[in-house]
Amino acid sequence: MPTLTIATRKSPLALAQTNMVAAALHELLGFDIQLMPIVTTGDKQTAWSLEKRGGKGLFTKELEQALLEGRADLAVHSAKDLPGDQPEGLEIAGYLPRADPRDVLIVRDGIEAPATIATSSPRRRLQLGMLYPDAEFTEIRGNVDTRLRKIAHDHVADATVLAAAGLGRLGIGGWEGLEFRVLGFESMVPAVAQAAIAVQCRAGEGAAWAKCFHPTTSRRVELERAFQTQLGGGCHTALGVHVTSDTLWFFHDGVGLRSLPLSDAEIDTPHDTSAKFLAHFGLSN
Ligand SMILES: NCc1[nH]cc(CCC(=O)O)c1CC(=O)O
Repeated sequence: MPTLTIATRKSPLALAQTNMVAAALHELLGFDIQLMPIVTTGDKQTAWSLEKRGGKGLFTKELEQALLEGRADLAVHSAKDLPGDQPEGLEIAGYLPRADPRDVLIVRDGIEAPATIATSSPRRRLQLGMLYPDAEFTEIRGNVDTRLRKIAHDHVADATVLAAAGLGRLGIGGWEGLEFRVLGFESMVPAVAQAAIAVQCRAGEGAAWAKCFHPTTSRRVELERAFQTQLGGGCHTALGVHVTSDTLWFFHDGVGLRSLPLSDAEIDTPHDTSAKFLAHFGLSN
């Protein structure tokens, strides 16, 4: 039986996600799987704020290097952490079926409207600012457990925001002293590719893996990623894009929160569709 080497980050969430990919490939193809855990720049520099230091590739570069050098056969990423364009020589083989794409507002028990919300994401800050106009924003760092403890016990803020998918994959459905409020798309548009797990391979090898992955997730996420690529913003721009079977949910600083109907044909032509909608929003460069 051939052994497949999969590059992964080492965080508990990354390992949970990579194990899902490994289980799927083992089940479908019978491969033995070996994980290659890699510490990325983003993992080392926990003191950096991702938003301030720019660089979305912070969590992906070292894994991509392992693929390019032939040390790994596949790399698994949170699709949300991937930059818009794929690096030369690599492509996305596919995605696992997307989990719950919504964000969750996590509020200390007894608080109705949080006065302080800990999140450094401009996308989350701007949209929550419309929901809670009097709220002030602070930063929060550390893994998910640490963040929840900081809200429940240390009172660093009244609330924070985390992706439902990440919480779900860590098996966290609630927390003593905290209330979990799932935010609908009409009040919080998710990040591009939120809740999707991307499997990356060397360019030209993707077709061999295609049958293992989820075409519906690919179609929708590739349209979301087309908006990100065309806007070219990186993580400084407050951008939310989420595609469902028939609707585009869009949030952008200056445009606000919008939802528009989407046809199957539009979903299948991501480049043209994102160009058309960005022109409609007045965001064409
Ligand atoms: N921002 C970092 C990040 N990248 C991917 C996830 C996990 C969920 C997902 O796959 O979208 C998270 C945590 C979060 O935003 O709460």
